[in-house]
Amino acid sequence: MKLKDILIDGFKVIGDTEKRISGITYDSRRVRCGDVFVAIKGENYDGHDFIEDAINRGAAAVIYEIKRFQPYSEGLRHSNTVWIGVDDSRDALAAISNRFYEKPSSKVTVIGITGTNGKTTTSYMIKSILERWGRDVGLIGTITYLIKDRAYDAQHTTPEASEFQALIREMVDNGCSHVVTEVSSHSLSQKRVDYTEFKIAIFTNLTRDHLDFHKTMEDYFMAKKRLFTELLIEEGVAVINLDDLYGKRLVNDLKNQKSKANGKRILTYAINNQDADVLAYDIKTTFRGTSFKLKVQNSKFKVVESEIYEINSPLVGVINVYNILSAICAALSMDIPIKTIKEGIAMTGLVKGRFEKVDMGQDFLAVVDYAHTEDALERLLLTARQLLQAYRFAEKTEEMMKVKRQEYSVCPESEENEKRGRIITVFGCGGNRDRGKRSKMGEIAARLSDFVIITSDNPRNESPRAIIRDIEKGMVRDNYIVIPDRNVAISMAVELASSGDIVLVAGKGHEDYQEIEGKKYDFSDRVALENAIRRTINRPSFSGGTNYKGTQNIDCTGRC
Ligand SMILES: CC(=O)N[C@H]1[C@@H](OP(=O)(O)OP(=O)(O)OC[C@H]2O[C@@H](n3ccc(=O)[nH]c3=O)[C@H](O)[C@@H]2O)O[C@H](CO)[C@@H](O)[C@@H]1O[C@H](C)C(=O)N[C@@H](C)C(=O)N[C@H](CCC(=O)O)C(=O)O
Ligand SMILES: Nc1ncnc2c1ncn2[C@@H]1O[C@H](COP(=O)(O)OP(=O)(O)OP(=O)(O)O)[C@@H](O)[C@H]1O
Ligand SMILES: N[C@H](CCC[C@H](N)C(=O)O)C(=O)O
Ligand SMILES: [Mg+2]
Repeated sequence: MKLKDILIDGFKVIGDTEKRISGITYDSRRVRCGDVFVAIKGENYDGHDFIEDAINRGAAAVIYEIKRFQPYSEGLRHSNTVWIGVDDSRDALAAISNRFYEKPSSKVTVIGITGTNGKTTTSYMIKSILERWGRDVGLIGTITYLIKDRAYDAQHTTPEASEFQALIREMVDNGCSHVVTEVSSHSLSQKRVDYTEFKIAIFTNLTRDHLDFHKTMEDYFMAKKRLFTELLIEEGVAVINLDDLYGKRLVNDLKNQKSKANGKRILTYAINNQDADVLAYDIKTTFRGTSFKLKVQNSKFKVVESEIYEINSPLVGVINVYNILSAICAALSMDIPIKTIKEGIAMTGLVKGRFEKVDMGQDFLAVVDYAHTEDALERLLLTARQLLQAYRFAEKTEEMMKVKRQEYSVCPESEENEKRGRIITVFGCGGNRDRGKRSKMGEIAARLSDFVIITSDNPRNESPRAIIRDIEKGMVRDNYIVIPDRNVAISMAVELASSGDIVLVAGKGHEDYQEIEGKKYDFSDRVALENAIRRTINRPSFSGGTNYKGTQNIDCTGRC
């Protein structure tokens, strides 16, 4: 491709634009001969300081910000380099990447999911529904980037513009008709997905996170809002959670914007708001999965409005009802038959690191979950508590029935039963991330767990002890210990667990590393749990058998 094919109006060009280019990069260390190097001013470095390095590595052209750099005043007169001055390098990176990969998003249906929690889970559900519908789907998100059966390691939830557009191009070339992508707030602030044509945009929820980066909730919300106001195409569909306060605000903002002549359709979902287009009720959630009834109140959908649809999913907890509802809205807006939607949801496999049960035949429940925000942790713990209560209730009911059958009139209270089913939580908080959430997560863990082990998450460049001290400020009860080594903390939780307890290991989910001072060390919560449980069940005193095996018929409704 020639340089002139990717340039847009407003660029100040010095040099030969007939020149052929081979790629685009924003990192001097990755420049290859013939690439366009885009200099970006970041938090740690200024890409403009690496322009000479980029040229020495063979950059064919350099894009720089006019306000930050003067090519001629810095003695960089390389006859072959084409100099392109722009106002905003990140905008330029997104624009030229879109052109270099020949506007790939215009060739597929791109579904973007934003919100604090639930993006990854929802993306897998939509992928499953689309595949059940017979479509080939590309997926971009936290765990991995998938092009049909090919998987790439994900460095970012939403990659930088050049990688993002390259991925969509590869998806198009491999026959994908749909792309499901998580859209992080960082990516929206940093214009990583600008110039992408989103046909469907989903807003899951907005609760505290990333205030190290966005500074205020208002900034955080405004970043998310860009997906709907600036990137969703005019005839696109906005799918929004009406039970969420910011979701409600987004709906109002879009309706006001709509009056300024644009045709975006808004579809809302909820559990607690009767005005929503799609509603869930009669929710039953157990350790084995979730079911609910679906009400569709929008005559534009090709479903019989009066019909009651029963939805079943192997995923646990009311949070997943929200994730399912958003996936249903997206699917209905594509006219996917309800039968296919139901099948796609039922077939969505458990998402790695999201309420992932580790079952080695032990007599307590061990769960790995990616809750790393206060809202996610609170909902996780409430779900666990609620399910434990339901379990205890079922156990007691069973006992009563036995007693009744034996013609005794009273069911004796079993003290043993009362004591059973404690929640032991292991968690920490990431370093170089929002400090304010740490004490709040501590408060939630202390309040809703029976026992907490505070440990390290990814300390990054912070002192693990300092992070733990921040968490401790919120510990409203003296029901915790501190073990900075995550592996030891997980082993201790398993040691402490008795029959019928739940060990929750939160915060790292699918991650297969622990990041300490810039280095990633192999680490997996799942593997750590498996090893610890293996050691425990090899103990002579172990009685064996999972108490939660017979829990599939327990009902439990309400907010988790
Ligand atoms: C806060 C944030 O998002 N930072 C991203 C940002 O960093 P930055 O602006 O500070 O960049 P910088 O390190 O100062 O470097 C500036 C420029 O100089 C370049 N450089 C630097 C050194 C050199 O030798 N040569 C060179 O060219 C860099 O490539 C860069 O273009 O731009 C960098 C390059 O594009 C990203 O790698 C970096 O992601 C960091 C590593 C990160 O951890 N980001 C996380 C927070 C993130 O983006 N997370 C979201 C998900 C969040 C969620 O929803 O939970 C995500 O989408 O993954
Ligand atoms: N709809 C939801 N509402 C609140 N919490 C949720 C919801 N869905 C999932 N969670 C919680 O958040 C955790 C992360 O879920 P998921 O990975 O789907 O979210 P995400 O938005 O992709 O997160 P990230 O921004 O870190 O990529 C889960 O392990 C669970 O504890
Ligand atoms: N996408 C999130 C993931 C956080 C996961 C948690 N394990 C941590 O390291 O804080 C972030 O980068 O902030
Ligand atoms: Mg994610």
